[in-house]
Amino acid sequence: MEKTFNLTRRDDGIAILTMDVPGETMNTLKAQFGPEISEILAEIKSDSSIRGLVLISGKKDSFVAGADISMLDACKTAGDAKALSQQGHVVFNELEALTIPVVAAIHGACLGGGLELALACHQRVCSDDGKTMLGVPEVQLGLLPGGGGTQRLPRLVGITTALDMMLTGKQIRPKQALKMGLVNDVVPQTILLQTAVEMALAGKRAPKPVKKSLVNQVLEGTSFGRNIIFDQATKQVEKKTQGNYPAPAKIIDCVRQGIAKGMQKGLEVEAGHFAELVVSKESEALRSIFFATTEMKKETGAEGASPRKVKKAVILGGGLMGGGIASVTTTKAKIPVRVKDISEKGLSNALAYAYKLLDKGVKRRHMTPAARDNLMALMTTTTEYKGVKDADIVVEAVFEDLALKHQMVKDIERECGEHTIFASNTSSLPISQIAEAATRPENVIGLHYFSPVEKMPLVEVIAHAKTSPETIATTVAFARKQGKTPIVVQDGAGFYVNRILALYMNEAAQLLLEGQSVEHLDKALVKFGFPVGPITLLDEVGIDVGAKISPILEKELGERFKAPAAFDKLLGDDRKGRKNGKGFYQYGASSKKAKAVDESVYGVLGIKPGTNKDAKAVAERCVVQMLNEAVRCLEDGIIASPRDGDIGAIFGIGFPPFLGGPFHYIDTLGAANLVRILEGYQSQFGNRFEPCERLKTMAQENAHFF
Ligand SMILES: C[C@@H](O)CC(=O)SCCNC(=O)CCNC(=O)[C@H](O)C(C)(C)COP(=O)(O)OP(=O)(O)OC[C@H]1O[C@@H](n2cnc3c(N)ncnc32)[C@H](O)[C@@H]1OP(=O)(O)O
Repeated sequence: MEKTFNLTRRDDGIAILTMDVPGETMNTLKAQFGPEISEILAEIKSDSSIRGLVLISGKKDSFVAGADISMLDACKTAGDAKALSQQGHVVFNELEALTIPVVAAIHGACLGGGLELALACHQRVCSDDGKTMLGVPEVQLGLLPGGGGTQRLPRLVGITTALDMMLTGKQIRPKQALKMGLVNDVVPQTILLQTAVEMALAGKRAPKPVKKSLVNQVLEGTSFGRNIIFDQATKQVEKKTQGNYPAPAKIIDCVRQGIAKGMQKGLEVEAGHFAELVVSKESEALRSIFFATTEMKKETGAEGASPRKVKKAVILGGGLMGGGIASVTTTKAKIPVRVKDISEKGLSNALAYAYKLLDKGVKRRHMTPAARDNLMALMTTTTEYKGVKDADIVVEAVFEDLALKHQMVKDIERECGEHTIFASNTSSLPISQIAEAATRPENVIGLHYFSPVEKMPLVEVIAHAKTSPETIATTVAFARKQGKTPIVVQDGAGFYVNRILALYMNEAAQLLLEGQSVEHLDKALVKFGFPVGPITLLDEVGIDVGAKISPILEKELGERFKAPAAFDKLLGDDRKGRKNGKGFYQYGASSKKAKAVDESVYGVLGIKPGTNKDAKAVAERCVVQMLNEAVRCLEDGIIASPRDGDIGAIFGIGFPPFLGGPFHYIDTLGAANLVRILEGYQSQFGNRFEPCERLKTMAQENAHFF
């Protein structure tokens, strides 16, 4: 079998250990490496000519991306997973115990077990390259660092910093890593290996003491203080996870026990907790999302079609959405973009949007002012169709007015090239209707972003019957360059995300009219696992937007989409939500967060909050509406697969990731059980709960989606 590790000796006595997993784009840690590594360590220990060791990756732009997640998936029992963690502990402890200096030379992704491997080295130097990032993202997979990270990290960078890294899974840039003491030096990649060799020749160095504030020194330096840190961290994760994710509490416990009872005990606790998490349903769901998104990255979106390169984009409309789309096009995709708006105000909004995003990076020292200004220079503006001829794609983000969009289609066909794609950010108008104005309908497509554009990862790419495969592939590639996760959906009212969201929101509205309080409804769905409750979401999206979309959905998809009539009274009372500071919640002049519920809303709706129902029952009524409609979307061909449906719901609506998405969740519930629940509600509340045919068939066949 081809070797992963290659040991070469230099004349100066420094040995270079290169890791290069054969046939894989990324280095990952695999159980089968154990014997090979042990053999190499024995060879190093027995060769007195070796005065130092440098560990480096043979991959072009990555160090080690962590343990092989597929290997973790293969663990059938907690015992299997515990053995993996313990094997890692043995190898990393042996590496750390070498009497010669060991230096990790890091370029590119150094994540999870990869960082734990580097932490077992005596020193670390990384390149100053944008591709270099260090972190322990295990928590995002429902796991914890199982290769000694919960013990070595706090001892190197301090408890508070280590907990922040492990509980968020954040990626640390080289300069930050140097500042926090995670690495000993940051150098250009061209001298990375040379620097590591020099560090090895200089001998072992005790890690530089991490600069800590006086408060932090007191807190971390006393058991009383440390207990405050751990208790605070526990409260924060409980609030954030609502008890739905077991990993964060276990991470805190590993650190707490390791600091109190020593590293050996800490490693035992770590192996035990890691094992339990690997076989947990939450981690299985989160790992499935990783594999799904990784698999999607390889798809062009249109079988057999290759994307054309987008060298220039035009955005029509510099408002909230247009400004956001222009911003991610310059800041993420680094593609020149020309923003056209009918007013200078719209143009300055787009520029301000991008500048604010970039300036955040400057303030956080992720970016220099010069880099910010260079990216800003990619954005130009115009109030006329000037300088748009060479656009490869035009994204319109104007009012939901079909006549206006038709006019824009004609303008773009006149002013731009014959291959220029016309992508509409419409959230409700069928793309086929927009394309009616086109002489080249094959170039017309939907590209539906979610607000705020720079934060929401999902975009829906909506093909109508005549959209060409090349247009689809080019649009998908363009969205990916913007840092988005695109799903290709078929043309239809509400496409996928807004369609399944509408029924979920309507059910929340029904519950509100039945006397459930706004707070109770929102808390129930947050407890279930959504990032915000449905009423808060309605205020955020805009009550007027919801009112506009509902009739379109009802007209095309049927009675079940009929929104409760009482909600028209809200618009009659000029309640649009956050956008005009008046909705279900009160909004202070500048406060980002909504304040208390605006109790006067009950009077407007003509209701009085009664006794609140059980939170789980409230959540169930809303969620089963979303599940049923998601399956209908699959049945109608709006989404191509359950995988796309899961990704779309998680990345577009914040469907609880620990449930794996609507389709994974239906498998967990069981189709027959879901049909029973829906039929129960159908007998109580009417046909809007009628289970779709696909679900009924699956129930009869005891079928699963995955
Ligand atoms: C011991 C414990 O501490 C447990 C762990 O270490 S758990 C694993 C922790 N690590 C991670 O969570 C990192 C996961 N990977 C990523 O986030 C990304 O892959 C990346 C940021 C490292 C690189 O992103 P990108 O450049 O977009 O490349 P891809 O995501 O497309 O990945 C390229 C191929 O590498 C495969 N891959 C990446 N990481 C892993 C992994 N940890 N296990 C298994 N395979 C991994 C990925 O599947 C791609 O494979 P392909 O065959 O090329 O499609």
